[in-house]
Amino acid sequence: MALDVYTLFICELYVLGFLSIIMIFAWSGAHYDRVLGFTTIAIIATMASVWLGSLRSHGHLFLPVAVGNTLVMLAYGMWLNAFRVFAGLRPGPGWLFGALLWALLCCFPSFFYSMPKRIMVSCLLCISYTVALITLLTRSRACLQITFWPAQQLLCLHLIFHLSRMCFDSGSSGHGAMGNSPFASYVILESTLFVIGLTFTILAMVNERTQIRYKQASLRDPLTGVWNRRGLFAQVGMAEKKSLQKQLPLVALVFDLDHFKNINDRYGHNQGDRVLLDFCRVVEKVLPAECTFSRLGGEEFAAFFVGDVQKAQSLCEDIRLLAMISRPDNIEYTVSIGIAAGRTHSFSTLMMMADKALYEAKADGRNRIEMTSAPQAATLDKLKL
Ligand SMILES: Nc1nc2c(ncn2[C@@H]2O[C@H](COP(=O)(O)OP(=O)(O)OP(=O)(O)O)[C@@H](O)[C@H]2O)c(=O)[nH]1
Repeated sequence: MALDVYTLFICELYVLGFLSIIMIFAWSGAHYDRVLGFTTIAIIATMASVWLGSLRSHGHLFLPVAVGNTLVMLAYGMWLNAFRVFAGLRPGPGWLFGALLWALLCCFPSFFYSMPKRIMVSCLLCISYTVALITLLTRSRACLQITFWPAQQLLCLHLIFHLSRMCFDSGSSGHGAMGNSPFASYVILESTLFVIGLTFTILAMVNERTQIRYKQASLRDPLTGVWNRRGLFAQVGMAEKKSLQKQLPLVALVFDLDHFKNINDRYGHNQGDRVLLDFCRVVEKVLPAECTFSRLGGEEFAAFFVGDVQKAQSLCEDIRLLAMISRPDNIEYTVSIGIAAGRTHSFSTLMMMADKALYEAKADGRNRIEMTSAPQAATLDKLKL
């Protein structure tokens, strides 16, 4: 298949111009997200380098070879920054390395006039940047469930292309587009496809990360940062399964701060919030990591774990005592706790049982722990059915 290099140049310029416009809108629409900002600069730099590259047909050498390729390396540097920021890192000095090295090497005539040397260095730099992008992508894998594989494959294909170019493109020097290199049309075609692929991959990565952030936020309580009711119920399925498999009881705990209205009335709403935060800190200090703890609403909290009832009682006693002595900003507060456990009961049933126990703790004077007994639990299950 014969591909006309100049037609490809025009196509690439058109595609890059179009992508630049899309990216400027996407960047401003995403509240000037830095990942999209760096990607936009990378595309504009690539577009400028393609335009300069096309000047070779008019006999220019300095602008396409020295400036054009320096811009290509700057574009790689911008993609590196985009991937670094996406991975939660600051943009490092690596983004300038390729551009500076290329500019420096162009000062030496033995390099500037040697096409094979230029191809070798350019391929090595492209490979190094691509390897760095793959490494950074792997670092971000936790927040990329869908886009990770396509992004990785795109970068690997780019890597393979430059490895093969390094092996097979001898770089016969001459005039005309890209020095009449036999690889010229493939280089332009691959770079066009790569830039399109990478741009849409980065847009998809940013979109996926935003969706995950929104999903996470919808499962968290905004004041305390612990799970909310939805977050609690979203995770209970696994615990129910584990309880059945290991034949261990599923334990539900319900906490309610005592006379919390009085605290608000006496110290103000802000100090009330301070107490809620303090209670979460106390609970998170005591409960083991396998325990899921959430704020149901107001001053009511719940937790569950798979384990034995004695352990639950001792943990709740620790929480009750620690809350009593915690005194954030000198405000005393206490907590009443209801516990329910069962191997065959659903979590919703256990929550009803724990709520009943909590009601008893409140009725018996507060600052207490109560458990619902097994016969009542069985009755509750029947009632629910
Ligand atoms: N500071 C603060 N107060 C809240 C928040 N959500 C609910 N509340 C208050 O929590 C109080 C709950 O009061 P009640 O339901 O009467 O319970 P209580 O005063 O703790 O009484 P008992 O539960 O019977 O011990 C109300 O005054 C609510 O306004 C919140 O996010 N921050």
